[in-house]
Amino acid sequence: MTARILDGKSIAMMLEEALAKQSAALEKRAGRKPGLFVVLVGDDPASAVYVRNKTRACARTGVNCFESILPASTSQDELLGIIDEANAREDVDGILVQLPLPAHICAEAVIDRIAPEKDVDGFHMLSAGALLTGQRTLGFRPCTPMGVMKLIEEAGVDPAGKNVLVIGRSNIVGKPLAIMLLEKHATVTIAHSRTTDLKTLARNADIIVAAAGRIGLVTGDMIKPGALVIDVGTNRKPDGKLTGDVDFAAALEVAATVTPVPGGVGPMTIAMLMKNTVESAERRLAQLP
Ligand SMILES: Nc1nc(=O)c2c([nH]1)NC[C@@H]1CN(c3ccc(C(=O)N[C@@H](CCC(=O)O)C(=O)O)cc3)C=[N+]21
Repeated sequence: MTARILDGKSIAMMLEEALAKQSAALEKRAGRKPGLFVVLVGDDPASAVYVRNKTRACARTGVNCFESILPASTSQDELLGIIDEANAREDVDGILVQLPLPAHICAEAVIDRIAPEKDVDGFHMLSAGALLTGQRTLGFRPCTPMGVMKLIEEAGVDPAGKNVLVIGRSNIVGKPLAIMLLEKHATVTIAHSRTTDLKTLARNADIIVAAAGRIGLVTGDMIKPGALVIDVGTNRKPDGKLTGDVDFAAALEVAATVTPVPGGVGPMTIAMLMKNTVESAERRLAQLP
């Protein structure tokens, strides 16, 4: 048996086509395009690649992209000042500060300085609280978990009553994803580095979401036959190639559906960032006097 490979790239491109129409219609009404302000501090090569991918996605969806590329020596106060300016700009609907930040900057302080109505990454405390309490009109949901939920839907799997194993407990992926799955009535287990028997938990799961950042974490013998396996891992191999947390070839033999890396969750994350940005522009336009 060989599993279906879920093509995140083409699903993301379809979403972006619809978003391009929505942002063009918005531009007609508002007299301006939706705007995304991207801040990159320092010269992490991986971050530079992601920022470039976001810039291209803005072009595809008719979103204005404003970039602020700052040296690694930028102080926290300088960065907070730049956030304040972006918060005040009428033409900026979304603000994204690329993570990780240099060690001398407190990421929480910077993220929580973003005006919650422009927090298209969904990392602000207010967005986290809105998600936890099931509030859909305040804040934004984080883009990677949104992309994972869309992939599960596209796989034709309803999470209700299913055993879902989320491996990883970050504020950006594992924790918010668990809340979204719970909202869809899944029975959710969150595994992490101190979990004692990952294999037993995994073999019991109808859906596995691997978001731990460890190459080869999910092996074929851990997968329940017929399961859906979503790979959130973005690990660099020594040869520079991107790879996930799942042994992809082995998963193809056991699972019903598997997402690839690259071409799975990554492009969906970017499409969801564009969705949040257009949504923010819609909300802000609706609130004009
Ligand atoms: N404030 C902030 N928001 C983020 O959303 C954020 C961040 N910081 N820091 C880093 C992570 C990582 N991330 C990815 C986005 C797209 C791909 C992506 O498009 N990947 C392509 C391939 C990219 C390549 O080839 O390198 C794929 O999987 O097909 C990957 C990873 C967003 N992040």
